[in-house]
Amino acid sequence: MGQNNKPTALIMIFGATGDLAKRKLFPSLYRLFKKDKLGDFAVIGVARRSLTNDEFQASVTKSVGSEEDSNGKKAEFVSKFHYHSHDVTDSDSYSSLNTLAKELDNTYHLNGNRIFYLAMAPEFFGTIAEHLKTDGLTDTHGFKRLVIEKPFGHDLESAKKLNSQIRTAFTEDEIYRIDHYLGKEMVQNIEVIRFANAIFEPLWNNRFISNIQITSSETLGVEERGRYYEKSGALRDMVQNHMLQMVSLLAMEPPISLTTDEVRSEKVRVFRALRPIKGNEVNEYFVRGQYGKGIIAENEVPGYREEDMVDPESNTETFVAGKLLIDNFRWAGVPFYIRTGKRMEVKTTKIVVEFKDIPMDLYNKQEGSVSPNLLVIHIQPEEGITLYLNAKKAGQHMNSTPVKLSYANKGIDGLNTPEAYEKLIYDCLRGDATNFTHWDDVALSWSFVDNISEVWENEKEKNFPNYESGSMGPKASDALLEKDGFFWWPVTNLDVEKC
Ligand SMILES: NC(=O)C1=CN([C@@H]2O[C@H](COP(=O)(O)OP(=O)(O)OC[C@H]3O[C@@H](n4cnc5c(N)ncnc54)[C@H](OP(=O)(O)O)[C@@H]3O)[C@@H](O)[C@H]2O)C=CC1
Ligand SMILES: O=C1O[C@H](COP(=O)(O)O)[C@@H](O)[C@H](O)[C@H]1O
Repeated sequence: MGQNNKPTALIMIFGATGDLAKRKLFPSLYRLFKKDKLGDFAVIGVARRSLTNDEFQASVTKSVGSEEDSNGKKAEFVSKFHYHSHDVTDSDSYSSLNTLAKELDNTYHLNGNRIFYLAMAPEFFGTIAEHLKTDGLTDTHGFKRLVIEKPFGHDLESAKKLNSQIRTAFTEDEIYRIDHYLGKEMVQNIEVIRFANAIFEPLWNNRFISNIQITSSETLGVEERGRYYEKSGALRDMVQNHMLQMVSLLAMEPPISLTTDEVRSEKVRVFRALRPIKGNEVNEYFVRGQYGKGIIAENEVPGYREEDMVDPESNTETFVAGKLLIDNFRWAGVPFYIRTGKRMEVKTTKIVVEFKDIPMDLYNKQEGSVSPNLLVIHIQPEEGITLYLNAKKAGQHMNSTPVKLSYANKGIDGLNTPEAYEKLIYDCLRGDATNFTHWDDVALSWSFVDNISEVWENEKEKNFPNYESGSMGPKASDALLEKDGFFWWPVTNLDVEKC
C-alpha cells in the first residue's frame, strides 16, 4: 500500500466548477490541510467554462468560506489551486493539461504523484480515463490513482463497459470507486462493534439474531436532480450501492487482518451469497413506492410527478423496501430488511439488529410480551449505539422492563466527526482503498439489482403515487415484514440523544 501520513500529490479535479467540488471536495481538502495532514500538493481544477486562476481561486475561497481560518491558512491553501479550461470530449486539451501538470509537479515537488478525481457526469468517465492514458497524463514516475464518483454504470452491462474503459488506463488497485457511506464514521464502526466485542461476535448469527433492519430515509425530495433520478430511481441511486454496502459490512465474516484485500474479499463473499431474486419473486421480496404531495416540517411539498424534469406519469420509484437473504451457514434463514426513500418523515440512517426471544419468558407473564434485545447502530444524523436490554421493573413484583445502554459518539475531542469525503480523500491520498468499492462488489450488486429493475421497468405501477410525503413509505412496506411476523422498529423513537 505504501501509505504515507502526509501524502504529496497533484490532484486534478474534473468538474471543478460543479456542486460536488464546491460543497464537498474543496472543504474536505481544506480541513485536511488545516489539520496538517497534507504534504506538498497542488490542485488543477478542470471544467469547460472560461475562468482565470484568480476567478477559480475566488470560487474555492467562497466554498471554504464557512470553515474556520487559522493563521492565514486559507490564503495559503487557495494559492495552490490552478484552473484549466477544458472540454473533456476535446482531445486537443489534454496535452496542455499534461504540460500544466508537469509544470506544477516541478514547482511543488510532487514526485510525479497524481490523483485524477472525476467529479462529473458519469457519461464522461470512460472518455476521460482513456484520454488520460493516450495523452500521457498517466505516464508518470509517481503513483497514479483514479477516483470515480457514482453512479458506476446504470446496470451490469454498462458498468462492465465502463470498467473495461477505465481499466485500459488504471489497474484495479489504482481505481478508487467512491461510496460516500463507506466514509461515514458509524458505517466504519460496524466492523469495530462486531469484531472488537466479545459479547457480540458469538451472537452474530442465525442462532441468536431474528432479523436485521436497515433504514435510510430522507426528507428531501428529488431537488434539481429530476433528469438523473428519472433514469435512476431509489433502487439504483441508493440500494445498489449504499444499502448493499451496509449489508455486506453487517454480514461479512471476520477478516483475518484489516488489510484492504482481506476486508474486501470478505465483503465480496457476502455479495456472492446474496440470494438472487427471480423475476416472478420480485414483488414478493421487494416493494416500490413513489411520493405524493404531503407535509414536511409543516410545509406543503409537491409529489414526485410534479417535480421539475419529472414525467407527470413517471413510473420511477422514490422508495424501496426489500427482504434480502444471505445463503451461508451464518445467515441462513435471517432476513435482512432494507428500506430507503425520499420525502419521508425523518432524515435518518439506522440499523436495528433484533435478537431472538429467550426460550422462556419468566418475567412478563402478567404484563404482555417480552421485549426483544435490540442493538441499534445510529449512522446519522446522530452517531452512536444503543443496546436495548430487559431489567427488573422497580417495585414489588418480578416484572421486567426494557432499558437502554447508550453511547453517543461525539467525535474526536467532542467535535463533529470528519465528513465522509474528508476521510475518503485522505485514504485515497495515502493509498488505502479499503473503504472504496471493489469491481467485484459493483458487478455482483448490479446483477442483484438488475433482476429487480428489469421487472419494475416493464410493469407500470398503477398505484403511484402510493405514499404521502412526510410518511414512512407505502403500506406494502409494513406488510413485507408483517407476513414474516416482524415489524419495522420505529426509527423516530430510537434516537440515541434521548437515551
Ligand atoms: N453533488 C453531489 O452531492 C453528488 C454528486 N455525485 C456525483 O458527482 C458527479 C458530479 O456531480 P455534480 O458536481 O453534482 O455535477 P454538476 O452538474 O454540478 O457539475 C458538473 C461539472 O462538470 C463540468 N462539465 C460538464 N461537462 C463538461 C465537459 N464536457 N468538459 C469538462 N467539464 C464539464 C461542469 O463545468 P462546466 O459546465 O464549466 O463545464 C461542472 O464543473 C456526478 O457523477 C454525480 O453523480 C455523487 C454524490 C453526490
Ligand atoms: O448517493 C446519494 O446519497 C444521498 C444521501 O446521502 P446522505 O449521506 O445524505 O444519506 C441521496 O440524497 C442521493 O440521492 C444519492 O445519490
